[in-house]
Amino acid sequence: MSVPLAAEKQFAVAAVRRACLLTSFVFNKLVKNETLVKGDKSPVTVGDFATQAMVNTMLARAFPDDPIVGEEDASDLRAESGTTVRERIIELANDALNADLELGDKASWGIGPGSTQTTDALLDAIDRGNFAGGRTGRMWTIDPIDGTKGFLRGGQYAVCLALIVDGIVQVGVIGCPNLPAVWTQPRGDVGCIFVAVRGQGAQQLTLSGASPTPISIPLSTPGTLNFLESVEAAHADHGFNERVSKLLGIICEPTRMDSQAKYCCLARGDGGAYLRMPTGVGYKEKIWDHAPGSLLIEEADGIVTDSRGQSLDFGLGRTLGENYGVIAAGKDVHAKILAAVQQANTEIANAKT
Ligand SMILES: Nc1ncnc2c1ncn2[C@@H]1O[C@H](COP(=O)(O)O)[C@@H](O)[C@H]1OP(=O)(O)O
Ligand SMILES: [Mg+2]
Ligand SMILES: [Mg+2]
Ligand SMILES: [Mg+2]
Repeated sequence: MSVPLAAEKQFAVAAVRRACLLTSFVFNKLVKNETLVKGDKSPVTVGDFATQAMVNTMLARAFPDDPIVGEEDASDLRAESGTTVRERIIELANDALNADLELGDKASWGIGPGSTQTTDALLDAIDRGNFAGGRTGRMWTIDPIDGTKGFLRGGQYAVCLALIVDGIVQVGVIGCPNLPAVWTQPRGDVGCIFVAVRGQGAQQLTLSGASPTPISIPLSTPGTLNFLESVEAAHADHGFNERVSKLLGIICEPTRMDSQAKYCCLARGDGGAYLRMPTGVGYKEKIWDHAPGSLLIEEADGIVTDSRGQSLDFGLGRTLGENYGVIAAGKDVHAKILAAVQQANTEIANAKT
């Protein structure tokens, strides 16, 4: 009997692996005018666009009927003012599509040497990511560079790809080119890929997609429990986490890190919980920022909910809807953290009245 979703898993690892080579290459070559500022003031680089163009091109070949919910869109690149960055993006995406990697990419997905695309085809590939999402059917979601601010500062970032079926995440792959294979050995091998398939567990792979190793969240003790949190104070409420830490008697300092690398670290036992509470600016979390990470945690024996204790809903469209925050933790401590979050929320509400 064939393993369910084996082709999707193999594809997602191949695509993320190729994407990580592209983003690492871009980081080493990035020049100042290759970063733009989007309408919401967030940065986007030629690396974000080129990666989405490349992965969506691969997706269109491998699973032509599957729609894609992608972070980026090509409208700014189509304008006359976008000519210089557009040309650079096309060059980078084509170089990545043509790269001669082993693992049988060419045979399986029709890419590799000789697969150069036109400018129009690559811009259209980026815009295949404009799907609105929703409750029914298959769809992929991609964040080509999650944690662009981390990427720009040479810190953590992640290439994120997930398959959602009828609102439920079934496959999640996250590539972390700057994450040490072993957290306590930062001078050892750097770069890893994380994979989860629903019902089939979670694994860490090397950046070349080899040596799959099962991972799971170990039991926590109050002495070892610490929070993983965003670097950016605008993305998650650091003060709230401090309050929750005090309520729980946590003594370790939080570990700050950009991107879904936080979910990856939690899944393999580096840190006991990831807490992401809204900063109150009305921001709605996007599905591509949580789909692969939340599945990874669930398959690593963890639990992911919002601050009301409800599962994240990936069937609402491009966002998770109203922002009630995210609590990801091992099975043994999730309920305790949720209770402390709710107590902190009550205290804050009472202080206002
Ligand atoms: N106000 C906000 N609240 C929560 N997340 C945000 C906010 N603004 C941007 N983000 C998103 O947070 C993610 C990074 O999270 P972290 O800080 O944990 O690394 C990015 O995908 C970023 O989106 P964007 O790509 O549009 O910048
Ligand atoms: Mg991004
Ligand atoms: Mg993101
Ligand atoms: Mg972004």
